[in-house]
Amino acid sequence: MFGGAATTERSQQVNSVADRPDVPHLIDRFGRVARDLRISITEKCSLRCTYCMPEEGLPAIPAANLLTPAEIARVVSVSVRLLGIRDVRFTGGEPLMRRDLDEILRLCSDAAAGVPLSMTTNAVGLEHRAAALADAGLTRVNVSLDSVDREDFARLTRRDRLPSVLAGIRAAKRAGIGPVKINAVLMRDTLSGAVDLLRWCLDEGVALRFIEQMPLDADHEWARANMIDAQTLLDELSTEFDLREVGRADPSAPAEEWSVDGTDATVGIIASVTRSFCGDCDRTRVTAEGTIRSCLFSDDETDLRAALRGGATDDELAAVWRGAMWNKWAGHGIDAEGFVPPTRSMGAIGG
Ligand SMILES: Nc1nc2c(ncn2[C@@H]2O[C@H](COP(=O)(O)OP(=O)(O)OP(=O)(O)O)[C@@H](O)[C@H]2O)c(=O)[nH]1
Ligand SMILES: C[S@@+](CC[C@H](N)C(=O)[O-])C[C@H]1O[C@@H](n2cnc3c(N)ncnc32)[C@H](O)[C@@H]1O
Ligand code: SF4
Ligand code: SF4
Repeated sequence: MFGGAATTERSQQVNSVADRPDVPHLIDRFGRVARDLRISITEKCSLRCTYCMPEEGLPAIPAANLLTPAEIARVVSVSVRLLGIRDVRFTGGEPLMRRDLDEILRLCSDAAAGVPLSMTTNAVGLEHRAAALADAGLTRVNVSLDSVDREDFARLTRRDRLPSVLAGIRAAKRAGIGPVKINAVLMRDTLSGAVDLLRWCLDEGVALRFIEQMPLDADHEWARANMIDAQTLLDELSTEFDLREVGRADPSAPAEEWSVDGTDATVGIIASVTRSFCGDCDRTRVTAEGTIRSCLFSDDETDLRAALRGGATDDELAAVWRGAMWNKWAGHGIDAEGFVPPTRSMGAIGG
């Protein structure tokens, strides 16, 4: 649903800002403050990961409905100057599918000087663009890499692009857009590759985080019984590595870290399902079409693009955003009886 009053099963509350304290930042009813902005810039992707996209890809968003580079920069500017956002991350779909990514970065760097601009990417083709993106203002990348076995990679992503991804990761390191973090979602049939993946990351000097699969796949095939949970993964890695729990970098960081073989190297686990971090969530999202989405799992979106294109002032945009975040849900509710996944899949929301 876009904008308007709504009652959600998860929050059991009617959207209203009547009881919101008059403070500038993005607070919600549960005392959380959003400091981390994630902006999706496209629904297009060069891969088709089975836990995310349908084989045919997502329905195309008409070009006129996508935020332009100037609109994205304005959104970033408002979020940083008026709402207290401290980190901006571009995601999608695959951000590299936007030919104007350099321009987006350049305009956002100007609009929010000093704020880190990062990107979550599959790194396909990044080898050819890393230097230019660094020059345009990209500070850091997180790369999705689920397996270093070429066959497993091709089956999982439905594309034989492992060499390009590995080249992209190395190019990002060379270009200084780091530290590079690797995100891996494991499935039952790729669990046995977890040790090789960690070894590869240790050899390359990149930080690996494993992610529990969430019910956000477009094909709606997620089943809790099939999910590789944090404990199963730890058991698998412990057959080869000595792991010691170190904890989280900060309370709102999604990854819990373990040191590997007594060294400074770590491996992280983002246990979104079995050890949810919703209570410390500091995220706010804007979709590629310019709607504010307070939570990954909430279909209750607020149309910022209409306000942007309708001549709203910066203060008015900020007020719309504050209202949307005040009504943020307590959490994903995956464990709640009668849980229903959101309408949009991960690639359509912006993961
Ligand atoms: N539950 C939940 N999981 C999320 C959310 N955002 C991202 N994730 C998961 O966390 C994984 C890693 O996200 P990234 O895009 O790398 O961002 P990050 O981990 O916050 O980034 P860093 O600042 O580098 O630690 C994603 O692949 C998602 O599976 C969120 O808002 N809620
Ligand atoms: C949707 S992708 C968008 C950015 C880019 N295409 C990429 O893959 O990094 C962002 C992140 O979401 C993760 N993701 C996608 N579907 C997921 C799911 N069902 N559960 C958990 N994480 C998921 C991916 O592994 C990736 O790290
Ligand atoms: S996880 Fe990223 S790379 Fe994989 S299909 Fe989704 S958007 Fe594309
Ligand atoms: S599921 Fe929603 S509340 Fe939980 S961490 Fe993600 S965005 Fe935040």
